[in-house]
Amino acid sequence: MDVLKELARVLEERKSQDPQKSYVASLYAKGLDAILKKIGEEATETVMAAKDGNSDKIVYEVADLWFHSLVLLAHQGLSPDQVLAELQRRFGLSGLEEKAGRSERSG
Ligand SMILES: N=c1c2ncn([C@@H]3O[C@H](COP(=O)(O)OP(=O)(O)OP(=O)(O)O)[C@@H](O)[C@H]3O)c2ncn1[C@@H]1O[C@H](COP(=O)(O)O)[C@@H](O)[C@H]1O
Repeated sequence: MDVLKELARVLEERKSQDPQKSYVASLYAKGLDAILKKIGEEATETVMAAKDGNSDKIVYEVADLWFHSLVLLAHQGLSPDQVLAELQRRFGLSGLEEKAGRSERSG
């Protein structure tokens, strides 16, 4: 998806930015533990939003969670394309299983 690619490009650029001027650069400067702490917080906030049944808040918190996960990927030298490829691979596999199930049932 284009927004993931664009965001990944910006996150890469922020590696050479002043931490005083960029939230992402400030997270990189604080290091891995700070990024992981944000992911933990956003995951907890997502759970709370879902338990409250608040749809708008769920979307908002999942966006925060995805965003901080993208920061983690960039920090680790990984790209969202690699995650999308993994999901695609699983989708392909489950597609094959579904097809196999269908042909067994019809055969
Ligand atoms: N998508 C986001 C984005 N989503 C969430 N956030 C920040 O993530 C933080 C979320 O943390 P919390 O909800 O805990 O809020 P908080 O209490 O203010 O955060 P803390 O002070 O506790 O860290 C907030 O500071 C938000 O501003 C984001 N910051 C940046 N982006 C994107 O990243 C790009 C680069 O950002 P900069 O590095 O700031 O230029 C931007 O152009 C945006 O597209």
